[in-house]
Amino acid sequence: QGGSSASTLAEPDDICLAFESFLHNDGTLYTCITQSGTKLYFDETKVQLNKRSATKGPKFSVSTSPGTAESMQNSLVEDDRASGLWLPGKGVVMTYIFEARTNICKFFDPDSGAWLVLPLQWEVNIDFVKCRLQQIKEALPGLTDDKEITAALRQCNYDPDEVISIYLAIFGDSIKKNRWMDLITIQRERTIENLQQTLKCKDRKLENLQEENNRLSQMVQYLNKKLSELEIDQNEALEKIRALQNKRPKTTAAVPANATSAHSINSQKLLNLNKATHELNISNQELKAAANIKFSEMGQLMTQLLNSVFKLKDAELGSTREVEELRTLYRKEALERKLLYDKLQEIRGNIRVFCRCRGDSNTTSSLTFPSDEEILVIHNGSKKKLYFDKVYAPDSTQEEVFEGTLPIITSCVDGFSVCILAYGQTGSGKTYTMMGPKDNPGVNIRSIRELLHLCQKRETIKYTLKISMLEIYNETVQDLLSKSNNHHLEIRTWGKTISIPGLTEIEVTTEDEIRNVMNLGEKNRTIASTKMNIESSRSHLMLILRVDGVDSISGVVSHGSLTVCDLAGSERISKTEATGQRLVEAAAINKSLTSLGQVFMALKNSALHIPYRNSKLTHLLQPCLSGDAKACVFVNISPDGNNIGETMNTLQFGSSIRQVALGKVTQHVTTIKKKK
Ligand SMILES: Nc1ncnc2c1ncn2[C@@H]1O[C@H](COP(=O)(O)OP(=O)(O)OP(=O)(O)O)[C@@H](O)[C@H]1O
Repeated sequence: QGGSSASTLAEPDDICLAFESFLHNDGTLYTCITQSGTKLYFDETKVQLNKRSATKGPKFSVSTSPGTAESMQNSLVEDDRASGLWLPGKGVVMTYIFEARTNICKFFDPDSGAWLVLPLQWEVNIDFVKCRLQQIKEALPGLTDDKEITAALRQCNYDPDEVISIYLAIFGDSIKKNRWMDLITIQRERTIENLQQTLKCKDRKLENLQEENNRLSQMVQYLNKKLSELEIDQNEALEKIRALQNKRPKTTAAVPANATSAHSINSQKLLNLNKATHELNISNQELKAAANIKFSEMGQLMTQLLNSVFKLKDAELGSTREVEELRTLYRKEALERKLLYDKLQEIRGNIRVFCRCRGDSNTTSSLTFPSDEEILVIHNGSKKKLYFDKVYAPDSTQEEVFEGTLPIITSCVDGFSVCILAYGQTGSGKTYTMMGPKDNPGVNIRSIRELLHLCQKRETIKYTLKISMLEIYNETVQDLLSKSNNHHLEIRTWGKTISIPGLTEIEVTTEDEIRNVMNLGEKNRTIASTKMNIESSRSHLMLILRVDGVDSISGVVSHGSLTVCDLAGSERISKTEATGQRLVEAAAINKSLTSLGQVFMALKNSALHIPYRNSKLTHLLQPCLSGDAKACVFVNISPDGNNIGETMNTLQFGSSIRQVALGKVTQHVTTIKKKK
């Protein structure tokens, strides 16, 4: 172990040849054998190696097991073929120039525990190779590529002389100089480059100097010119002085009078000029001062204007806020008004019943009117007092009668379903109360007029009015405004909504338009009645006015309706002794009016089922006689004593429905998103 000292070789069975050898720098050729993983090198010239055994001789022992690199280095320390080399990822590794057929440089890889061929680019850094490289490069300065020389060294078994001789054979003697030539050339080129740089700097300096020179020349020229001008001036001045001196009297004689005068004139002119200049200066200063004042005034005005603009903006903001507040207040107030009115109506009842007694001067009445709300009937010797919301005695005017309906007209405009009914026997004055003569119109025209007035008064709300007219005869519904021959209509129910598909609706805006529509309806009713040989009182007449409003401020949309119904005469069939067609008509009227009474009774008793569908009349009146509505019922009576029985029935009917409550009223309003 260590150095080149020999040690005992292992038994022949453990030995195998590794086919490796190396030439020591002392000239000894060593051969490698491997024994139990240990490589042994021995001098072949001194030891005769038997194939079956190994004999003693100088040798190196290199362990292949990992972690023994240090001991290996110790063993190779005297051998210039051994060296250390840093490899990326491996650190410092041991290298050794092995000799096989040709010498080859390998490195010991501790990871694998094997000797591996060293790459060319690393090999150039090995001392053994480096010194040979140096030797070759000194001999042949034209060679510069270390790797190329190392490759050649490998080929020449690391013999530098052989490498040199091969290079000389190939490239000739020029290779000895090239390098120097190159260096000289490079140096010369560098010198030329430096000189060129210096030359450029000099050129630049020269240019600057030339520029400066030009500038100075121009200056000199200018100065010369000025100088010559000055010389001319000087000459001229000298000339003038001389001339003046010549002109001056030689003796100190008195100054001539005219000369003094000329001098004084010039002085005067000069004084005037000075004065004018001074005045001009003053006025100029004044102007400047005035302009400055104006400027500052303008500045102040601008500031004031800006302040005004800001104030206006603030005011605008304030007014916008105020408008918003007013809108809110308006909405609140409108809501409160409606709620209060609603409450008042609830207190009064949804149905208000008025009694109107027709005037008749020819008959002695058994009716007396103790107060505005009472009527006293003397019948068969007995007195009966009946109460109503309002009793209109025969002398009541159309105007007074209408006044009772005013509140529900307001409700209609507010978006409620309201109706006005006229109930009573034939000839009791229903049509007179509802329609009235042209010169003294009844409730319908007056209520429509009032309705239009209210719509106009509410400037913020845009109302749309649509009118339709129909009659119910023998339980059939007929459109009185239809242009077609088939006027018969069906009633459709959808939940609480009642509709009459095909019913003609005409949009109206003025009273005249409404009157025209009503006249058309009346005309159609007459034609139909004539065709069917009936009297007008044998059918129920309905005028329906739909009032839709959109509040442009609050965005509230209301859907109100006013139904004015002139009912057919309520006399008993037995009394009329009707037969045939009249009997059928009377039966239909009887049925519908009985149904009306049943509906009122059911409402009064708060029955679960209200028999609206028992007749076309009650079916159509359902929206006006349910919780969603307000109603006014006129019970019309005749003062004629002959009709006292019928009058009593009518009064009892009216009196009984007075206590009917339709339920909590519902306003048909929705809110739409207000457009900004
Ligand atoms: N308050 C009144 N003042 C003056 N005249 C009246 C009054 N009420 C009704 N009349 C007159 O009595 C007559 C019958 O009245 P109206 O036609 O209005 O009764 P009606 O109840 O509508 O009858 P029908 O049921 O047959 O239609 C008419 O000539 C009408 O002018």
